[in-house]
Amino acid sequence: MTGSSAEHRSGFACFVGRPNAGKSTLTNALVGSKVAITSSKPQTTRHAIRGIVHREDGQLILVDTPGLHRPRTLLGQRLNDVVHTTWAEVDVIGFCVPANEKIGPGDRFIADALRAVASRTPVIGVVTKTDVATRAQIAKQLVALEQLLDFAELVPVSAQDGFQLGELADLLVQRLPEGPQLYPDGELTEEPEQALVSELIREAALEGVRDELPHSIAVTIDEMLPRSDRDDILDVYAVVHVERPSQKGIILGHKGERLKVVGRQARQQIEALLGSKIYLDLHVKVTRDWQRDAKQLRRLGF
Ligand SMILES: Nc1nc2c(ncn2[C@@H]2O[C@H](COP(=O)(O)OP(=O)(O)OP(=O)(O)O)[C@@H](O)[C@H]2O)c(=O)[nH]1
Repeated sequence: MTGSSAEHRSGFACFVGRPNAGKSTLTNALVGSKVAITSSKPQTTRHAIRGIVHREDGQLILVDTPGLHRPRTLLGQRLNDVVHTTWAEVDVIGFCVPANEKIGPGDRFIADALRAVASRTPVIGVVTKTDVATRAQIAKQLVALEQLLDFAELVPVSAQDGFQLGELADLLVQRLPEGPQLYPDGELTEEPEQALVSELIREAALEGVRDELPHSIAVTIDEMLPRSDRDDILDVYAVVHVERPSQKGIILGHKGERLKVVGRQARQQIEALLGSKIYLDLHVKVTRDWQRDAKQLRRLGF
């Protein structure tokens, strides 16, 4: 890569592989001590966040793909629904195969399923646990893995001794879209999905008016809860903060038409991300000078 040191990437990755392939250990090793954001409401999120890698050049959010840990759910009807959509929603997938075990039916099963998304979502072949294999074994495994799927990259690693973890992180980050940090640097949030939801709403609200309101809006989530009588619906109450009444008008649009579009777009994105139906209540509020007021900024999560 040349001449593009200023760009920042952010997005999602998941590791897949049969049980014991070393996915969790790899996640923890990549994330390091900054670890361990786990979703506090796993029942409402399809993507439980396992950890975030913060780097100068990017933010890599490692998510879980439920179902893959329990192979039974891989079988049958739900395969297409759950696994495929999850895989299609992340920016890059790491397919893990241990260096010291023969590739078997379990790996082939996952590879077959991955093939359906590999055209849209790049898959990186990861040979894990190189510390317990000989160089010859590792080489053989790389060759065997290459036969399984059209990988974007192949890389051998060891979570145990750190071999090539930096290279793997590089390869994953390179596959993320350009974008800002989605989570505060180093900070652990109790509600990572809320930070993400507010970012999606902010994106939708800025769509088409970015030139007029480049940094003038912030989004806070007042409440995000499963509806008491319908646990398949998540109620989200959010506020779009602007600095001046004129900006409120831009967000609202003529007779509030634009806000409706913003709400619809954001809702679709949130539904795709969290995998549950969303009711989104959006309000626009003039919070004067929120950019200059430190207390306000903290309250708004900056
Ligand atoms: N020697 C060695 N062992 C490893 C390495 N990575 C993982 N392991 C071991 O392999 C076993 C499985 O690792 P996990 O990270 O739990 O594997 P997983 O793919 O998350 O497993 P599931 O959660 O069952 O899908 C554990 O006993 C780890 O300690 C590695 O790089 N080297």
